[in-house]
Amino acid sequence: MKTVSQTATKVMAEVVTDLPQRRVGIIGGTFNPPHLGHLIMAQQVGDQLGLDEVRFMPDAQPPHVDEKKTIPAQDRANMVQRAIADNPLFKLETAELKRGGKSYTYDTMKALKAQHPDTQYYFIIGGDMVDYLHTWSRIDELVKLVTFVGIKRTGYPTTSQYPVIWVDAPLVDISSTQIRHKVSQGHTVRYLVPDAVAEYIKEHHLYETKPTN
Ligand SMILES: Nc1ncnc2c1ncn2[C@@H]1O[C@H](COP(=O)(O)OP(=O)(O)OP(=O)(O)O)[C@@H](O)[C@H]1O
Ligand SMILES: O=C(O)c1ccc[n+]([C@@H]2O[C@H](COP(=O)([O-])O)[C@@H](O)[C@H]2O)c1
Repeated sequence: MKTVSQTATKVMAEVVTDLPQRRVGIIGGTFNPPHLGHLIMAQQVGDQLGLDEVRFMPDAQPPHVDEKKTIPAQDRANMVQRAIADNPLFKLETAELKRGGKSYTYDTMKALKAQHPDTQYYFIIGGDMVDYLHTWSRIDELVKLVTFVGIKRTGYPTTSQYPVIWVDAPLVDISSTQIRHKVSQGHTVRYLVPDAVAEYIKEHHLYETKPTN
C-alpha cells in the first residue's frame, strides 16, 4: 500500500516532468559595438524557432584571437543593454564577463547547463562560422550541450558535420569593424546601430581614433 507521502512524491515528479522545457537562444560575440545585424538575426531566430528568450552574451576575451584591441567589457555590456532595452524577448547574459579569461563556449555552456539542466540552449552563429566549428574547444562535447543555429549566408555551405538548424534571415551587411571604422572617420552610424548605441558611442568618445582591426 502506498503512503500519502509516496503518492505526493509521484504526483510532484509528474508535475516536474510535465513542465515545458525553457528554450533559450544565445548569441555570443564581442559586440564592439552591437549593431542592427545582431538584432535582426536574434529576432528572426527567436521568432522562427519560437524561443522563450534570446540572450546576448559579450565575451571577456574572444577564444581564437590572441590579442584583440577592444574596449572595456563594461562599455560593451552597457551598449548591449541599451540596444536590447526595448525588446522583452532579449536579455543580457553576463556569464563570460563574470568568469573572465578566454571565453570558450564549452566552459560557458557547461556552467549554464549545470545551473539550469532543464533549459534547452540554442547557440546562434553566422553561417560563415559553421564551417569552423571543428576548430572550437571540445566541440564534440559542446554539441551535446547546445543546438547550433546557423544563419544562412549566400556563398557559404548550409551543410555541416555537426547538427545545425539553419534559419533564413535577411542578410544585413553590417559589421562592428565597419561601425568602428565609420566613427573613426567622422561618418554617421545612424540606422546601422540603434540610436541609444550611437548616443553611447558619442557620449563616451568611443572609436574616435583609427582602429587597428
Ligand atoms: N550582419 C550580421 N548578420 C548576421 N550575423 C552577424 C552579423 N554580424 C555579426 N554576426 C554574427 O554575430 C555574432 C557576434 O558577432 P561579433 O560581435 O563578433 O560582431 P561582428 O560584426 O562580426 O564583429 P567584428 O566586425 O568586430 O568582427 C557572430 O556569430 C557573427 O557571425
Ligand atoms: O569555444 C570556442 O572554441 C569558440 C571559438 C570561436 C568562437 N566562439 C564563440 O562564438 C561566438 C562568436 O565569435 P566571434 O569571434 O565571431 O565574436 C562567441 O561567443 C565566441 O566565444 C567560441
